[in-house]
Amino acid sequence: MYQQGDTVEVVRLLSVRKAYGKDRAQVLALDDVTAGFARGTFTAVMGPSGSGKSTLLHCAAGLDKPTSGTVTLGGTDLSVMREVELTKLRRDRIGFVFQAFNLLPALDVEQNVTLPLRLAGRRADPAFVRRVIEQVGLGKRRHHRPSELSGGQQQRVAIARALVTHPEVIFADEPTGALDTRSAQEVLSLLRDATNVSRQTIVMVTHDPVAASYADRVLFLADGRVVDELRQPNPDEVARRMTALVARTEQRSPEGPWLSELTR
Ligand SMILES: Nc1ncnc2c1ncn2[C@@H]1O[C@H](COP(=O)(O)OP(=O)(O)OP(=O)(O)O)[C@@H](O)[C@H]1O
Repeated sequence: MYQQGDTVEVVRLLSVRKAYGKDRAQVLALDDVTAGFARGTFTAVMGPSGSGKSTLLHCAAGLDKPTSGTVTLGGTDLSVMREVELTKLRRDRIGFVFQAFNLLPALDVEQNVTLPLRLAGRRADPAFVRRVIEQVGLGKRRHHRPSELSGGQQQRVAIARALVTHPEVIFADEPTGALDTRSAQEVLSLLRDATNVSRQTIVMVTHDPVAASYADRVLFLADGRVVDELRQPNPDEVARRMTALVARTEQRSPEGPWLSELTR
């Protein structure tokens, strides 16, 4: 693993490029991205629409392969791994919280939460599973199906499912996008606890400056590049930098003037 000062970088992207499509239709979603994510830290990734946030998350999590450059997780280079090995690594060491909660409708809360353990052939410790479900505030809903839960409750099931394998890294893509303020705060506090209490590493894509302020730092992307970084973020400063970034991107983008005309 990479040592930087006294921190250990659990995930590292080195000169990562990701191109979609071919020739004139080619889009460079990531353009020479180098970034490290240290153990026990919480990073928010922000940027205008289309700046490459989800692509960065997918490449970092081994869900998508970079066109060039390397991604290492715990010192292992993902590009040289076969698909079976990658699947096992994702199952054992990574937790995912995406906006479409991907809960199985026929399973109740407890069964959804323990699914990753069962898929990995690991026995679920009932006391631990109960504690995780209680931690996300669903102790009384253990035997409810997803359709019997609110959006916020479903998102909390997805978080419990990500926490139950005790992964080194949790990747979250807009985990609070569909939630009301109170549920969003609960979800963000759970993610914060995972870093503070269990030294897990969180990488979260968000559009929301308040959500980003729960992180230790914010990486700002524009046109597939990391263009800015803010440590100990507060919502006002995050919002200020985002506004400046969006204005800069719109000015350069051929669609920019069109959009401004339309919204004037
Ligand atoms: N599968 C794909 N095929 C072709 N182009 C893609 C694909 N996935 C993403 N892109 C393009 O890559 C660029 C980055 O997309 P990405 O989804 O990473 O951006 P984002 O910052 O997450 O955007 P948003 O905030 O709108 O979700 C965009 O221009 C997008 O159109």
